[in-house]
Amino acid sequence: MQISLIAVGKTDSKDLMNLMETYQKRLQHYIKFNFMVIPDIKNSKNLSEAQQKTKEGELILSHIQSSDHVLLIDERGKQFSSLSFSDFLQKKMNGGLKQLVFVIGGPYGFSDAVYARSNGKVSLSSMTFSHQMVRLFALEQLYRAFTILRNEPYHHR
Ligand SMILES: C[S@@+](CC[C@H](N)C(=O)[O-])C[C@H]1O[C@@H](n2cnc3c(N)ncnc32)[C@H](O)[C@@H]1O
Repeated sequence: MQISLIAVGKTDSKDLMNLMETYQKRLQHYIKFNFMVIPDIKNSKNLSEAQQKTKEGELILSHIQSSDHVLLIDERGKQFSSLSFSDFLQKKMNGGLKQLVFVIGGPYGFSDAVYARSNGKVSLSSMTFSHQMVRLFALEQLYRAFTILRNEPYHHR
C-alpha cells in the first residue's frame, strides 16, 4: 500500500518544512509515502470562500484515482487513539488497498465535491488547527502508528 497526503497551499515556514521533512523521512522507512501540495489559488482575494474551496476541490480531486480510499483530515471526523489508528492502518494494508489518500483542506476547509468523493473523515482533535500545522501533526501520527505496529519504543503506552 502507498499512503499519500495531499495538502492545500505552500508553507513559507522553514521551521515547519524542516520538521515535516524529518517526519516524512522517518515515515518512508516503513511505507511508500508521497506528500503533495496543491498550489495556492491565484487571485484568491477576488474569490469568495466558497469559490476558493471549489477551485481547491477541483485540484484535489484531479489527483485522486478511482481506486483510492480517500480520508479527509477534518475536525468533524472520527477520533482515533494512536493505538486504534495504527490498527486501522494495519487493516487497510491487510485488505490489499493500493493507495490510501489523506487530504488536508485549505483555510476554509473542503468543498462539497471533496466531501462527496471521500470515504471518511479523521479528526485529530475537536479544536481547529491551522491548515499549515495540521500537515505536521498528521505526519507525526502516521509515523507514530508505524512505530506502534513495529513495537518500536517511540510511543509510550
Ligand atoms: C483552518 S482549518 C478549516 C476550518 C474550516 N472552518 C472547516 O470547517 O473545516 C483547515 C484544515 O485544517 C484541517 N484541520 C484543522 N483542524 C483540524 C483537526 N482538529 N482535525 C483534523 N483536521 C483539522 C482540516 O483539513 C481543515 O480543512
